[in-house]
Amino acid sequence: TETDSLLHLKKSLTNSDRSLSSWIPNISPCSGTWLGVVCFDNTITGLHLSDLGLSGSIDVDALVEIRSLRTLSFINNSFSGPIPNFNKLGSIKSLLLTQNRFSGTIPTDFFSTLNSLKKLWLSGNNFSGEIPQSLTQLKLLKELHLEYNSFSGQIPNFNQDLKSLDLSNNKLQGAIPVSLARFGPNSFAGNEGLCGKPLEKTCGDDDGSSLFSLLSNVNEEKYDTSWATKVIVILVIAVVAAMIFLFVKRSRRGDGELRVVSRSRSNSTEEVLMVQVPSMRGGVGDKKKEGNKRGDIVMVNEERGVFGLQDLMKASAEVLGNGGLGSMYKAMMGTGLCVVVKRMREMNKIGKDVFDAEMRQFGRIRHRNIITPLAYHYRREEKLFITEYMPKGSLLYVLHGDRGTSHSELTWPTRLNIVKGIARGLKFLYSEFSTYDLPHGNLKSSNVLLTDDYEPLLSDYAFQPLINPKVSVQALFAFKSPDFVQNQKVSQKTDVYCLGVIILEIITGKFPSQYHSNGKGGTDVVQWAFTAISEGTEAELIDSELPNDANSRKNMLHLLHIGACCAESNPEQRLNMKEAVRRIEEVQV
Ligand SMILES: Nc1ncnc2c1ncn2[C@@H]1O[C@H](COP(=O)(O)OP(=O)(O)OP(=O)(O)O)[C@@H](O)[C@H]1O
Repeated sequence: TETDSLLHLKKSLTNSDRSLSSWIPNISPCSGTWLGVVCFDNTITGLHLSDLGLSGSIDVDALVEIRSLRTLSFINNSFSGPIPNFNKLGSIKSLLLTQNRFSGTIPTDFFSTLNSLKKLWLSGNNFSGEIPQSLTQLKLLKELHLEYNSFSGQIPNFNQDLKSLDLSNNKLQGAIPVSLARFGPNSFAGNEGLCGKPLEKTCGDDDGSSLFSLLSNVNEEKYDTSWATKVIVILVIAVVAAMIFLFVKRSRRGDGELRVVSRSRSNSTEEVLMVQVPSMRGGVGDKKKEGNKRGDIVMVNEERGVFGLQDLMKASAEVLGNGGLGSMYKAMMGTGLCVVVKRMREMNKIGKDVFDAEMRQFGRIRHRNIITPLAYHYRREEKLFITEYMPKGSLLYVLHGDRGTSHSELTWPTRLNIVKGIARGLKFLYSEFSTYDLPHGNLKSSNVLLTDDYEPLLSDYAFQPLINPKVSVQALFAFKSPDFVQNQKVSQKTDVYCLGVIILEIITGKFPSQYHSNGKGGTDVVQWAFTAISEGTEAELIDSELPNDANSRKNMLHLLHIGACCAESNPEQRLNMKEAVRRIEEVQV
């Protein structure tokens, strides 16, 4: 029973006999006499065990049995050691551990099971290591308080609608993600290595925010994560020492190659790890020697100028996001050219020749609605993909972001033009990559960039053959379609489904739940459209920010119907791309 569970919990705590003397068998925990037990309708919904001098190892398994538990507070007690396995409490909404002595790193996927979490307070402990990436996946998270700990590394990109954020007084470094600049400076104060808005300190070359140091930091963490890795490093240290010797000899000969040697962050041992960052050989001066390769950068499109790896690594950079395919960095080079660098995850099975051929094909694309990459960098363990930076950002950001000027500029004619541009871009991809199952494969609003005059540019297209299949399934939006979820198949019609979702997103102004892996959060725009169409109420779906005149409304409904025909869950009943594009072109303003 729940009484037993609470008594088990009490047993696991030290000092509980004094503090929790009111917790006794034979009296119901919801009788009102049990200290700190909060009930609603005779079921336990919260445990507020603050300021009780408790310590010990919290019996989380006992708490798992209390299925209605939503709030757990152990504020201002004396708990220590690593974070208990609270991630077994899948329904918890508030987890408040402020002012204890918890310590150690929190595994990066720790929070991935806590999809209901709204409030997380870990302040005033001694947690260290990176802020767990899984926090960025919690769609309902509203309050995040991590102040007064020893969290280090970069701040991940929190895209959810956080209401309150405090990361002050940690050891965080690098550029503050643009999406968090709306929080005041107090949220970030006391982290010497942080720069960028809203702090006064701008990100420059030497403050840890160059692309070079951002990439090195990630590498350092990668090599620093597991004990097993450290053992392997120690075992190969003799070999590495020999290599370092050779390397130093070469460097002295003046070939300009540069590597970072960094110290691991483990408490006791201080192994020296080789952190491989891209070679910076081959800057501006190497043009003749390297042809268009400029060191390790291969230019595939020189329309915006030519740059080398050195120019890129010295650029001041900030993190833009961390999508399924890899991390995204904005980098401003000394020449004034601003680019986006995508550090591709898990492409390792691709040989250089195949990768090169594909990139060169991308580089030859010239279409008003397709972004053409500028360059790439290829090594077995590192692939960078470089495109021009588009200041307006993605359709996702403009539609659902800060709802500022850009959003109000999304008038009906602009939205229709965006849909038509997307359709034209797709038509082009279907001829350019006509043999591919998925000529795009990852069509969603974050992969539609907007030019200054709102012309859409498709990005992240035709990647499927380049990435390893396991990652494709997790990362490409096409694999979240009913085609794959129900029948484990994708085809050219799968891109049509993705087009349908984006049309419905543009017309309704709602964030599609389809974009979330667990379907939670956002609006199921497909189901909503089908239900409304069957009930004849589809006019109610149209974004309230769009105009109300009868003629425009008629045309909006026309487009909404096309979106629904594209989003049919059965590919047999779905439009094919040619027909979808033809019908979209017919829609009038
Ligand atoms: N060329 C660019 N110019 C400006 N902003 C960009 C550019 N490319 C991407 N972005 C911005 O960076 C954000 C993160 O991009 P990223 O591709 O990592 O996210 P994603 O689309 O969610 O992930 P993925 O494509 O890996 O599935 C995008 O939402 C977009 O706002």
